[in-house]
Amino acid sequence: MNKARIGIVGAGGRMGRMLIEAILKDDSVVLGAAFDVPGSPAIGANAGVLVGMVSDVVISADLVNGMKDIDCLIDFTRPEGTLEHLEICRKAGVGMVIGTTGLDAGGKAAIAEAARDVPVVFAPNMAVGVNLVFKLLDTAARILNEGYDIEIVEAHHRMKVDAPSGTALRMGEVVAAALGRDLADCAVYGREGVTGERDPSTIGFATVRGGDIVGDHTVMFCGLGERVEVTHKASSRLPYAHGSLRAARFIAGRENGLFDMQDVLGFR
Ligand SMILES: NC(=O)C1=CN([C@@H]2O[C@H](COP(=O)(O)OP(=O)(O)OC[C@H]3O[C@@H](n4cnc5c(N)ncnc54)[C@H](OP(=O)(O)O)[C@@H]3O)[C@@H](O)[C@H]2O)C=CC1
Ligand SMILES: O=C(O)C1=N[C@H](C(=O)O)C[C@H](O)C1
Repeated sequence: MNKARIGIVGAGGRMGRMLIEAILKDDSVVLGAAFDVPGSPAIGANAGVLVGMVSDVVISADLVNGMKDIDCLIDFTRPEGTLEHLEICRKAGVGMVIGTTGLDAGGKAAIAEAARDVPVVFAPNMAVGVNLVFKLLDTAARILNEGYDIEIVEAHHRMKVDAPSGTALRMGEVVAAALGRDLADCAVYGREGVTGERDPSTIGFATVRGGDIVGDHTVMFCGLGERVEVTHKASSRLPYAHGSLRAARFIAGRENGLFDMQDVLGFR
């Protein structure tokens, strides 16, 4: 069987470089192409050299022309870039793994629409451990369904541009769904001043940004006399890259459809 040829967009970024390294070390897939935005210092560089390895792929800004070299595009960029790449992939019949966070409702709808034509895995966190935590949170919320205040705290590096993280928001969605609530109606994003007493129906979010923190998430279920905390801490971006490659292998051979990492990992 032919190995899946994977393209990386945002190749010069933190996740882009991690993905290139993971692909070059993985015998089951091939780096077919690598892309970045016009004007990026990564354009024209050898993708292997970028991560201290060997490759014959040169980073290009020409995504349209590069479609012929890949079976799947992995995208960890920015919402506006991801939506442009989505249209190019859709026209070329190429599947996508999308890790970009911060997409609004319109962007998410555009992804769902494109997934009618091509297979797409779209998930705010590709790490197996975080996806296990989503399952644990569903169980915790169903059991601690009364008398426990829910607060979600996330911490990331100083370069992160969106808040709360996509993962924290998904954690909120999982907990809210388990409790029969809609996150849009009960989320409180930060507090300041004379806030009044806590409304028990709310789910609170707090964001920390600093240094090189890769990604920490804690969901607290705070009762009277006890507190349960479910925490995930990432110390490397490798789990995100490995999860992305699992997702790329998952969509190989599929015609279309919208999936997330729960599907890829068989957790549904
Ligand atoms: N789902 C998951 O498991 C994970 C998701 N993420 C998400 O992935 C995204 C990227 O994270 P990270 O790698 O840390 O970010 P970086 O800023 O390090 O990398 C982003 C890359 O995308 C490029 N880029 C920026 N804007 C555009 C655009 N409009 N069109 C195309 N390319 C663009 C950047 O180019 P340039 O530098 O030249 O601007 C850069 O190469 C974020 O949304 C983050 O939250 C991150 C880790 C895990
Ligand atoms: O920007 C990051 O770094 C990360 N972003 C994702 C998110 O917003 O949830 C996933 C991970 O936490 C790292």
